[in-house]
Amino acid sequence: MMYTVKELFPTLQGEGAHTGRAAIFCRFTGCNLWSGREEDRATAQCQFCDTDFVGFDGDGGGKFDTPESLAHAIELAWLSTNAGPQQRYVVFTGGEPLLQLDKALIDALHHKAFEVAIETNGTLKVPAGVDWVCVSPKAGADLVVLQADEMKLVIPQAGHDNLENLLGRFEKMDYRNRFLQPMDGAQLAENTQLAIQLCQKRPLWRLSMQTHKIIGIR
Ligand SMILES: C[S@@+](CC[C@H](N)C(=O)[O-])C[C@H]1O[C@@H](n2cnc3c(N)ncnc32)[C@H](O)[C@@H]1O
Ligand SMILES: Nc1nc2[nH]cc(C(=O)O)c2c(=O)[nH]1
Ligand code: SF4
Ligand SMILES: [Mg+2]
Repeated sequence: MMYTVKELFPTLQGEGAHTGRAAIFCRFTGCNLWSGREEDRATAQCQFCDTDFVGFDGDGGGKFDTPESLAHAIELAWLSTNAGPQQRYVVFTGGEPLLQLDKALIDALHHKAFEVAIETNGTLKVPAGVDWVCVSPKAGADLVVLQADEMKLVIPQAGHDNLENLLGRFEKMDYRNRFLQPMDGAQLAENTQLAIQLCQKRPLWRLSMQTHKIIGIR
């Protein structure tokens, strides 16, 4: 298996239950819900993406021939911050990481004592061994990841015409933590107010701000 990585960098997890935790982010190239090209955005299944996941030209990006070579690059990124040996943590994102993440890569990272997390749109099956799954459903895309450590729903999305009804359905499902994340863009302030209101009304949900954007880190 060849892995294509847009960028690979140390930062703090900015969103959800692990907000503030030191992590290596490995952003895979490519997504199944959008080509990543601006000219395709209006017709894509997912139209609000805030991320460039095209190519492999970002910091730390490239093509990796083997699971061991990518795991080694992730370990070097961890060591580059002078981080201690405890709590090694890698977050696979993208793009859609489940197009590329496989058991061999998970095993190679466990061998190096990393906990392995993913950020996924929930449309593809999760391989065994992932330690933390965050699923972020997209309106109109079939959700197949029906249980996870964390659900992080971006709101509001065109196509979710009865949002509270949807929240009610997700509340009955097997997600150990539930977050509402206001959609970034021109309406961020209004979207944040909506998320605050809904978290107050439905306390099974907590607010996830994209803290990395607020504090100016990646
Ligand atoms: C870029 S996606 C990559 C992982 C995966 N494809 C997914 O959608 O979960 C990472 C996270 O950013 C969220 N996200 C993307 N665009 C956003 C936006 N404009 N505002 C808020 N969150 C956004 C996604 O919902 C997801 O939780
Ligand atoms: N700091 C930081 N935290 C994040 N949490 C999820 C992200 C993502 O793009 O998947 C992300 C990201 O891009 N940066
Ligand atoms: S599914 Fe994730 S990576 Fe793909 S376009 Fe949507 S937010 Fe971006
Ligand atoms: Mg991001």
